[in-house]
Amino acid sequence: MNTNKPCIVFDLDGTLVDTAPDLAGAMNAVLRHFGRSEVSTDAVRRMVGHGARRTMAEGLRLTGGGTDAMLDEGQPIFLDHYGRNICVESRPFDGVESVLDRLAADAALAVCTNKPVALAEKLIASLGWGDRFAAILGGDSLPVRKPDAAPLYEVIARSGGDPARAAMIGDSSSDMGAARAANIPSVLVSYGYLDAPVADLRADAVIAHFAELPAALRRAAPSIWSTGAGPA
Ligand SMILES: O=C(O)COP(=O)(O)O
Ligand SMILES: [Mg+2]
Repeated sequence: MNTNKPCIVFDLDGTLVDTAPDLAGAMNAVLRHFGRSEVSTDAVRRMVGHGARRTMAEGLRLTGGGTDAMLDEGQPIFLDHYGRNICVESRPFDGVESVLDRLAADAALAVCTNKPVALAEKLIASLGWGDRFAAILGGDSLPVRKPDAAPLYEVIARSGGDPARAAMIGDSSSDMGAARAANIPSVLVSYGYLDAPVADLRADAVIAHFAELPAALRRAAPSIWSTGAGPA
């Protein structure tokens, strides 16, 4: 089924939602388990975007080093703590809800995150966003994750969309890499958990506030709108 609408695919952490405080809570539960010192939420902001295991690996590296065995031991602690505290301090970034409302009139909206899909769905439900997205794909939904193009193609297909009329909005190298691999226009949010200098991420447009997104989409992805005009 093709909806005949453009499909706008959003990354979750660092793009739609500031999840770093609750991710830091889970990270610090793991660090306490290993007798390490805790890390700050700001430090965790630089560790998100490539899945929980990579976040944990960075936290362990920063506090004395980690082995694969420690990651195996820490992973259930991280996921259990995070799952029970997923929306304690996590909040949508400024402007997100009103812009999603506006875009929903003209496009199918989807989420493609490297978070485990069950946790992504739980966070989205906790925010009261259960009806906003045509499809949600997580880092464990397919054998590969962003920056591979496959999850992007898959979430667009599940949304009833067409890759030729899609755009990717994200905050990290995994998002921009996936968009490039899929040959889909990209918008980078520079307020997110950037893991590289903005210029290195080679986005088609960069925005510093979510309210700039409709204009950025008109600029970066003019061909995905049937009228050619873009979203209001
Ligand atoms: O690293 C994660 O767990 C998820 O990050 P993402 O939502 O930015 O893909
Ligand atoms: Mg992100």
